[in-house]
Amino acid sequence: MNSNMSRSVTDTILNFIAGSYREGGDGKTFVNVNPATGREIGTVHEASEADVADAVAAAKAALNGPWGSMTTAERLKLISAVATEIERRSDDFLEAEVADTGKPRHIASHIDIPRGAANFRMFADVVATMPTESFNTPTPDGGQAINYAVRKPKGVIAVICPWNFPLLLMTWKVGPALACGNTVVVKPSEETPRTATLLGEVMNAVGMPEGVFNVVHGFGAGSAGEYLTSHKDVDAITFTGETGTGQAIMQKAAVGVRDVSFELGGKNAAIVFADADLDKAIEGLSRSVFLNTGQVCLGTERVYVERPLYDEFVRRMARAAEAFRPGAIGDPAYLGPLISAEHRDKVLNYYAKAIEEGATVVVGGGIPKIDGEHADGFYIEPTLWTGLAHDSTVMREEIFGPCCGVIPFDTEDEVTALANDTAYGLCATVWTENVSRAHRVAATMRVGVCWVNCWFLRDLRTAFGGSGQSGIGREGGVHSLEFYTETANICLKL
Ligand SMILES: NC(=O)c1ccc[n+]([C@@H]2O[C@H](COP(=O)([O-])OP(=O)(O)OC[C@H]3O[C@@H](n4cnc5c(N)ncnc54)[C@H](O)[C@@H]3O)[C@@H](O)[C@H]2O)c1
Ligand SMILES: O=C/C=C/C=C(\O)C(=O)O
Repeated sequence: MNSNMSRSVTDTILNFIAGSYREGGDGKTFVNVNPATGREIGTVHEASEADVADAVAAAKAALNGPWGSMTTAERLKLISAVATEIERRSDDFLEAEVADTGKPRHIASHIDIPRGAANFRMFADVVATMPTESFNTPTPDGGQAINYAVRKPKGVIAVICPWNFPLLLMTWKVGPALACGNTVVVKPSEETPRTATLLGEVMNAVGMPEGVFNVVHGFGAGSAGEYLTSHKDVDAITFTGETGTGQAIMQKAAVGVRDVSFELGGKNAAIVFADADLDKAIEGLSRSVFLNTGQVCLGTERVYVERPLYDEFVRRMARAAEAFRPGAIGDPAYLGPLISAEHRDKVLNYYAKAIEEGATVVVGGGIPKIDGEHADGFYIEPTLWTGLAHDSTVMREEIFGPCCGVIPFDTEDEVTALANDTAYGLCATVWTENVSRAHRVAATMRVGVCWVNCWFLRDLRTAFGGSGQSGIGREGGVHSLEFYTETANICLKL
């Protein structure tokens, strides 16, 4: 594989600026660790403030170069070529994503990598088919005018990404940004630098003009993340990550009055009514609680079950949790590691807090005993609690691990109030076979997405985002155009 990223144990992971790979200007590096083994597998070159300035300058220059003068059709042809090249190199992206995250290969191969291509292809279609408005306007002198809208790229977009679905979440932003004619500077998570770096090879392979796509590695405050969000030539910031980080980034965006699009944290609720199809609910919620080892913003950490079904639900959910095998790589029931030792400590602190708050640990609650090469992986037991109060810390704060608390309820009014009693508002799931109730309860959820009798079923044309502390704005389909373009109205007197 002709890749800048060597396949040796100590891979070198470089910044990608103006079409070329480069080390960090300050000579600073940090380690890249495989969470499945806890071992160092690479060295990442941290971008200096000057490197970030070079990346922003390259992105700005590209707007006035060949990229900025391309027709929409020429631009979208390139975007589609990126999708095709990601698919052609899907094995390389799979290896890179699994090395960075330790996630089960079937998750990366069925979710992460395909969505990397789909996010480009979908927005090429949206931009190609999206009409703009126009009006015939009678004028006071008895004549006519025509008003019509034109969409223009916003400019240089800063894209700041999390570590749980690195390629998926980065391309969910880069796809529409480029399709709309912007240029980007991406700051991947320090935990997962590989696939963003590899995408630079794809951009060069398809002939993307230099400076359109740039990648700078580093951390947040006092590093590449802050240098990027503070740079005056960044026209807008799209960020996916923790709510607290969003607050810090928003303060930087305020200088220069730059627009933001935020996909933040959540504490998502599931409501299971007694008439639910229990097989469907258990299948859906065992995925929603344990997929990606619970490191999914859309995952469920609070489950409310109508009392008549409660005991059976807990029994069935416990069996589902026990079926997972942490560290058993290659086993279909393999449960991957958490992203880092620090994140595992954070989740373990919540496991301990749950006991303090009176939880009954139905399943899990600790670190699994694993032998062999994965003994030092950041694995944790899938965990199920009962006996927690709705207003306990564990039921209110985002944990971002493979765990959930289950609480009984008696009435629809009671459970909709419980589900909505949170500062977050990302998503919810409702499980019932009563169609009227499904529509009624879903409409009362104060969230960006409510799934009924399913979870993480994504149509990329739909509005996606969170309310309250879960985000600002909606992306997906035409909704992304609102953030990645500026609409101008032209009025012409006939
Ligand atoms: N709503 C969604 O669609 C969605 C999707 C995935 C993850 N998330 C959320 O992301 C979080 C987990 O991801 P994470 O731990 O990587 O989040 P995080 O906020 O710790 O980091 C996200 C990114 O922000 C950067 N960053 C941190 N501080 C910064 C600063 N001051 N300025 C600029 N950049 C900064 C980090 O380096 C990283 O690249 C969870 O809260 C999860 O809910 C939300
Ligand atoms: O961990 C959160 C996953 C978010 C998924 C998306 O943003 C998406 O499916 O577009």
